[in-house]
Amino acid sequence: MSRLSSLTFPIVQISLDLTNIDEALDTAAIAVDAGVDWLEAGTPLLLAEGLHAVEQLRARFPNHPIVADLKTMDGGYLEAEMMAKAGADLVVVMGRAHEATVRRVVDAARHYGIKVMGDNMVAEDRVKNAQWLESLGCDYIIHHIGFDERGLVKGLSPMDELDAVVEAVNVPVQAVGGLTIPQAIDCPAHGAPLVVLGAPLVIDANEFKTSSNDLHTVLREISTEIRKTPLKRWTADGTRIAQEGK
Ligand SMILES: O=C([C@H](O)CO)[C@H](O)[C@H](O)COP(=O)(O)O
Repeated sequence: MSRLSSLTFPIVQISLDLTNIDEALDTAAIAVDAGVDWLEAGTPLLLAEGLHAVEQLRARFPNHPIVADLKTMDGGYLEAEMMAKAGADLVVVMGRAHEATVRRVVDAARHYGIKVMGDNMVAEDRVKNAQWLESLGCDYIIHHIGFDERGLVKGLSPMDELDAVVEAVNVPVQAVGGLTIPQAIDCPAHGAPLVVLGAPLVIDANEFKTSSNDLHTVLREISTEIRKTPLKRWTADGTRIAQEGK
């Protein structure tokens, strides 16, 4: 049975945007113990350690879904196939890629029984791009403001268009890029049931009212808050609540 066959929303994911596998495994162990649901092999980790990062995460955490944030732009079938064989449950394809690439990633995902996250980063119209990715078979949408884009244009946030993206598609959405901890906690209330925690953990964990500053406690407290947030548009078992007029 697939590790994704029984979802309980909201999902809490940690992005392991690290550059060595030992640190990633240690961080993942803390996260899993603190109750995090999904592990993300972040792009820097995949660049530094390659497929072995996914293989080692899979070996150490056999029951936890793994997202491979490969950001595929071309060669979609092979990239998704390699990640699936290494043990990933979800792969990421870019909404700026050619339609053929998105389709090939989806083909590989269907063949290997994994899921596809379509990422709308740097699309001219992120809402339309999310719809397009869904129409091509993506199972989830990542509504993403890129790291460099945020560095250049201060104040950009995925929260700005999150409601519009959630209303435009029928698949679950994840907001990514520069979220503060309170914004991450608020995602389920915007109808985005996949909540990813990354840089905010180190950037503003001190500002989050927690009983401790150690990663395990912070992760456990944030995960608890996320699960307490009233979920919009989705039921806990992963069923989309129909909207009027849709
Ligand atoms: O995908 C990411 C980015 O493109 C760099 O590889 C990051 O995981 C993502 O932007 C997360 O951002 P933070 O919210 O700053 O952790």
